[in-house]
Amino acid sequence: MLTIGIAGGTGCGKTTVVNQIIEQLPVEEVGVISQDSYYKDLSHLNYEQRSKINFDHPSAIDFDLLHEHLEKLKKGETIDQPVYSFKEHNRTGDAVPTPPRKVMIVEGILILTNPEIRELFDIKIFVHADSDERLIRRLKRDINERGRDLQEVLDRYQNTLKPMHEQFIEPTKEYADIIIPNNRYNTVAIDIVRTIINEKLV
Ligand SMILES: Nc1ncnc2c1ncn2[C@@H]1O[C@H](COP(=O)(O)OP(=O)(O)O)[C@@H](O)[C@H]1O
Ligand SMILES: Nc1ccn([C@@H]2O[C@H](COP(=O)(O)O)[C@@H](O)[C@H]2O)c(=O)n1
Repeated sequence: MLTIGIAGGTGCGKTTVVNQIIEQLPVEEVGVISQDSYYKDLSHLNYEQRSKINFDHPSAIDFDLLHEHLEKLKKGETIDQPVYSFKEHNRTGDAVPTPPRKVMIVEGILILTNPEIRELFDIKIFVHADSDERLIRRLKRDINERGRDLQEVLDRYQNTLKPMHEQFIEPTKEYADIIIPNNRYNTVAIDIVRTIINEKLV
């Protein structure tokens, strides 16, 4: 199994890059795991308490479960990837059976911060977009798709997102084998990554 980690700050375009990479690859050969599925279960807290959690700090992620799942996939076992709700700030209780594939892509803001997880990646990619571009994209996405309002996104950006990005996420760029500039759609970079994957698939 070829395991690819794709990191980068919120709104840099990780999910979009993953979708572009897998678009022309055989469905049965490639699987995707999102770090968002591994936000810790917060069922013991009420909505008000959950909404105050710092979701940009590594401690928000259940890295033990993610590690266990990646090890299982490497052994050829199917895992149950938890489903996460950004509207509820919690896991839904559902899970998606995720079988092992020749290529597994793991994407998320914090996946390169954890040394044990980093070790499991054959290729580490960091997607870069400038912070103003990321904030604009995040505002649009969170309001349109994640049930947030302008004030919520801006407060979260100032209080947690920006400082956490500078402290934890941006420094992981140094672990990347490939950095994709993504202020604009970067089809050349996508083609290069796809070529690398195709070489491994034959
Ligand atoms: N290169 C790009 N140029 C303009 N908009 C983009 C680009 N890449 C992604 N987007 C848009 O920005 C938003 C955030 O992208 P997404 O892939 O969800 O980022 P991430 O997964 O890194 O948070 C989405 O609405 C997406 O359509
Ligand atoms: N309940 C939550 C959980 C996470 N977030 C934010 O999501 C961002 C990570 O996801 P991306 O798709 O943008 O990479 C992260 O910056 C968290 O602030 C949230 O808003 N609510």
